[in-house]
Amino acid sequence: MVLEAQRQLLQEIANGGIREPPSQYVHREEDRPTGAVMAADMVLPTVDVSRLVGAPDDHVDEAAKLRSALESWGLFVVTGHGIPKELLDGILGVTRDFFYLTPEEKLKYSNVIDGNKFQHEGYGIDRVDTNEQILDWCDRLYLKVQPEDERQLELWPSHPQFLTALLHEYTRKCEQVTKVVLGAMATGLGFTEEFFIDKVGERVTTFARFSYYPPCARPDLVYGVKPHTDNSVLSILLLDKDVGGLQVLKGETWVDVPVLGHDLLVLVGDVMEIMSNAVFKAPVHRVVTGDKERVSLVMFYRPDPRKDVEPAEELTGEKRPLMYKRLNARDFADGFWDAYAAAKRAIDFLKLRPAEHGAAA
Ligand SMILES: O=C(O)CCC(=O)C(=O)O
Ligand SMILES: [Fe+2]
Repeated sequence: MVLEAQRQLLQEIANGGIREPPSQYVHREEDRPTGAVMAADMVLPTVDVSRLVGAPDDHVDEAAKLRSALESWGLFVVTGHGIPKELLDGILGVTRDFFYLTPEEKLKYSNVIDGNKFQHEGYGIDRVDTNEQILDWCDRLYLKVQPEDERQLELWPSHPQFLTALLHEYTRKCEQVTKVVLGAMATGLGFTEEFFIDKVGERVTTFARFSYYPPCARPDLVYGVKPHTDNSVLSILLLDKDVGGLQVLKGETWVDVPVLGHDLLVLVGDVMEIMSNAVFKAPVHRVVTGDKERVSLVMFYRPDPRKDVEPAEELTGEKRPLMYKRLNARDFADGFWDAYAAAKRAIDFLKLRPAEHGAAA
């Protein structure tokens, strides 16, 4: 059985033009998105992917930049990715168009089966485990895009007309970017390009998350997405071209990610944090709302579920003790959602830090 709140579509609530968010969306005072936020226009690191596939000197140079970006921020803005603007505009356009459909039309792809069973894939809201859970100000469509033979195509919307074709194309382009980035993450650490690619395995799973954040009259009370790290090796984000809202935690300060036009954003996810034995740390990030609607599309790149997630031996030693325990990739991905619903970090929730390093990691 799902809880009543699981079937609640935010867009329907928000379309009514309510002034005060319902209590289920309102965070406790100490958890609200208040406090200083720094503008990041000048500071976010940038990596030019075209240089990573260019001349060897350029690769070495850019891979060093990438390493330093990931060590300090756990993320970077991606330029030179070669994905046509038309594809990027097109896919954000169909994202918006999908959420503009009637509820009846969207519910053909519902993530609640027969009105009572939750599945991750499909249209709706994130999993609701308790009546006390504070809900995010966001509806989403979540689809497995890779491996291609595991797509549940009955959940891929037939309207807007080009959504399926664009998603297919975008998936392939993102995979290329991911491989180049994973390769450079390895070479930047002195390994061969295949180092991380081999560890994630052959049948990597990629999920696409299309998010729609309705306008909110009280952005001081709610989150579009509450603070979290990602259930991924890497995530590739395509952000709304006009409306910001994503913020990342740098040290103690929340930093606004500016609108990025046709650039993408790569984030380190929990799985890479574990595999790299915390050389690369997954950045905590969140989405705040505002008076304008916002859309985004995130691709979450996950390991082959048959693989184990564990720190690379080569990154473990006297200077860098083992930071995390090993866990099967499927168990990690499943456990992640239990943690997510409880607003906890998966690494802590799943008790993956050996006791003696708990404080240091
Ligand atoms: O919408 C965004 O900017 C980011 C959303 C996000 O962090 C997520 O879906 O994991
Ligand atoms: Fe995220």
